[in-house]
Amino acid sequence: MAQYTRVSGSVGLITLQSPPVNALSAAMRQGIVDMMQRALSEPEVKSVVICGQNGIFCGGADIKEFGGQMSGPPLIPMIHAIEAASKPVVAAIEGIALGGGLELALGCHYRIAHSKARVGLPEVTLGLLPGAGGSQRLPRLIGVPAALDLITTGRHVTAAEALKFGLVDQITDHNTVNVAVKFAQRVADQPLDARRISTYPCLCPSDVAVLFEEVMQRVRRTARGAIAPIACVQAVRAAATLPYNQGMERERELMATLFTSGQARALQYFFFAQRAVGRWSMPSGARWDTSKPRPVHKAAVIGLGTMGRGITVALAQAGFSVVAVETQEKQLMEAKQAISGMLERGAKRRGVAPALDKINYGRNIQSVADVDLVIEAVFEDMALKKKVFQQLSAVCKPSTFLCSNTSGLDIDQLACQTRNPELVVGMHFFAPAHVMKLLEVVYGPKSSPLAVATAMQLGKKIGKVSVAVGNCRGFVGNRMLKPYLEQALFLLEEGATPEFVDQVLEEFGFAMGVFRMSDLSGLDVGWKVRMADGLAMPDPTTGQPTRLRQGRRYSPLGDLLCEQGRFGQKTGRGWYQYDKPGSQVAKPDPWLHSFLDEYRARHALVAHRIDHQEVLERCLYSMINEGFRILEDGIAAGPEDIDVIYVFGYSWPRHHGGPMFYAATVGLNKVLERLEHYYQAHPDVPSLQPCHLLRKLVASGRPPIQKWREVIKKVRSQL
Ligand SMILES: CC/C=C\CC(=O)SCCNC(=O)CCNC(=O)[C@H](O)C(C)(C)COP(=O)(O)OP(=O)(O)OC[C@H]1O[C@@H](n2cnc3c(N)ncnc32)[C@H](O)[C@@H]1OP(=O)(O)O
Repeated sequence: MAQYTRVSGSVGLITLQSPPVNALSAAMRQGIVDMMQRALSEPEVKSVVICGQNGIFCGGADIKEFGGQMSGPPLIPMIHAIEAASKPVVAAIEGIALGGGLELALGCHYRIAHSKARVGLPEVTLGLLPGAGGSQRLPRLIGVPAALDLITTGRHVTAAEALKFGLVDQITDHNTVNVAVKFAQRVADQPLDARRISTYPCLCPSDVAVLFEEVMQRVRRTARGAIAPIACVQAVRAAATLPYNQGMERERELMATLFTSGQARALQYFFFAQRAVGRWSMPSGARWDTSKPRPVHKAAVIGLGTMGRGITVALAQAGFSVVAVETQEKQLMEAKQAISGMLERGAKRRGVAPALDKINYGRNIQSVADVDLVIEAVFEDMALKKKVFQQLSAVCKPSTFLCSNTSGLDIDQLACQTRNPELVVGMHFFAPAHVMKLLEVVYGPKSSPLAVATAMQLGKKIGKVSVAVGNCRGFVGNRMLKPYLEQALFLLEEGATPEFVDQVLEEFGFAMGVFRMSDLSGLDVGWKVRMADGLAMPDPTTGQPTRLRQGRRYSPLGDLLCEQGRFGQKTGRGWYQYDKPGSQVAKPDPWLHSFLDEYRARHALVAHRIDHQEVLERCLYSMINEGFRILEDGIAAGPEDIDVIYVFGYSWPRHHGGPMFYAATVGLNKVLERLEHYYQAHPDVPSLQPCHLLRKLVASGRPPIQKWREVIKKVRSQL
């Protein structure tokens, strides 16, 4: 775990050895304690260097240990002992020094970093704070404002930025360990008192109280109910206002609350869930580790509307050559201008040259003949998409992967239009496509593991979190959104207002409630889909909107708004009113309230008092129930896939872990019982009927989420 060698005669070199990231597990901590004692006890050793093997200093505490009983030497006394050592200790930082890894380095007397290293205190992203002295040492070393920034955001900084802050003493392009060993020899006899960060005064700006107030307000606004960022501010405030020992005591108290919190459990689950989705599998048995992707050098995007533009930018920014096709001259010119603007703004932000020369624009589909992969992003219309796939199949080389950015249409029907249906997959991006992290890679019954592996790898290369999912209407994300939206409309019919429903969902942690989100996305999008499905039509006998479709309850409220030209923000009216079209400030609309009253009267609906609990349970549990159906159907391989899709694609609050993790937290028996209750009250709403897998999980004794896959396997094998 920690290896000790003596180098250059007088330097004790402690190497952290625990792949993949040299995390500070119990065994590692024990190793460091033992090796430090050895280095301090050897009279020939005058100074010590701590480094990590394989070019990685340390990824912090071992997150896997957090759920269980902690054993081994605790981190805080270990770091104190290093700081108190009578011989200089130098941290040689290569790769990363994160969380407890950076806190360990802060306990050392000097820090030398490789120029490509990154450092940070990302504990907040795991629902924690830097609880091994980091919240007290960092502000003492780099000042309160910079420490607040790093600790409340958890962002990683480059070695150059760390040097500017004074977080590291030196950076090097050479072998960091060699440089650190030479440095350690040079400082061997120097006094250490001025190198112990815990003894530094915490230098604060004169308006420190104002600063804390401002930061606290910002953090509360952006935390969406997460408690760790607030505790991080409180811990740094303790560093600024209390002596070190008292500050450490405050850090300990705050950490104790966070450590056992449900939010920390959710965020730590989510950390591993993000990694689990990379290990995809298909019902055929094809897997990430047995399916090799084919390299993509040149890609094409067909259709340069909002989605096509974003996808083009994402590809070009990642260094791919892109052929961008739009058949209409005017739209092509507009798209070209918009894409260039997006690339220029992005490049300015990142301090790089814009990738304008990566894109070739064209109006003719023939221009994609030599590309390795095409992403079709034309209007969401099956007939149009089929035509494009037929053309692509005729034009492209036989090995070209043909992908569709459809948000829910049948991938198989598109694959059937081509010569090589095994090379067809869905690549469902989320708007704005160059910003949003999520990509659903959709495999149809004919898609080959090669095509899935290639799309997954492409997603990774353009910085997306890619999740492989099966082919069904709406795939995972939009399929689960349907019952959620449906419940929100039913709640309006029964007496709620859009403001109340949104308020409840925003208090839960969504960035936007369902109605504000619909206004932003545009109500006409769903309306067109419902019309194509024959849903948004009046009853042929009465000419009135009908509230029942094929025996199921249906709310025509959204259709009625669209008939009035209320498409949301873009028309200045939707579920809310806006000062002008395009404005983003949603205001309650008295017209909408009267409209709802009249609607209820027309349909003899008696408004009843709907409380917070009912909104949350009906919207979230119906969505979760659909999630269980998706697992049962094999559309998602595991609950982690669904949770990652919801956090990255639908602004589900990460500190609740994702809808499936949330269900486990609430208790599957409670979710089942409440669904049964609501289904009894609304027997014409099938999405409220608890699904078989949920019942099975409850009957199996509610296993932890990590064990669900075993039950899912059994349920699927019985189908
Ligand atoms: C008293 C409490 C004191 C301190 C608190 C802490 O220190 S909390 C931990 C703080 N550290 C972090 O948050 C770092 C988390 N890790 C990362 O951000 C990335 O993993 C990292 C280190 C930047 C590497 O990224 P990369 O993309 O190269 O690899 P990947 O993320 O896929 O990770 C590789 C495998 O390592 C596992 N892993 C990473 N960090 C930890 C960790 N701290 N503890 C346990 N395991 C860790 C990760 O799960 C991957 O495993 P795999 O089985 O391959 O999925």
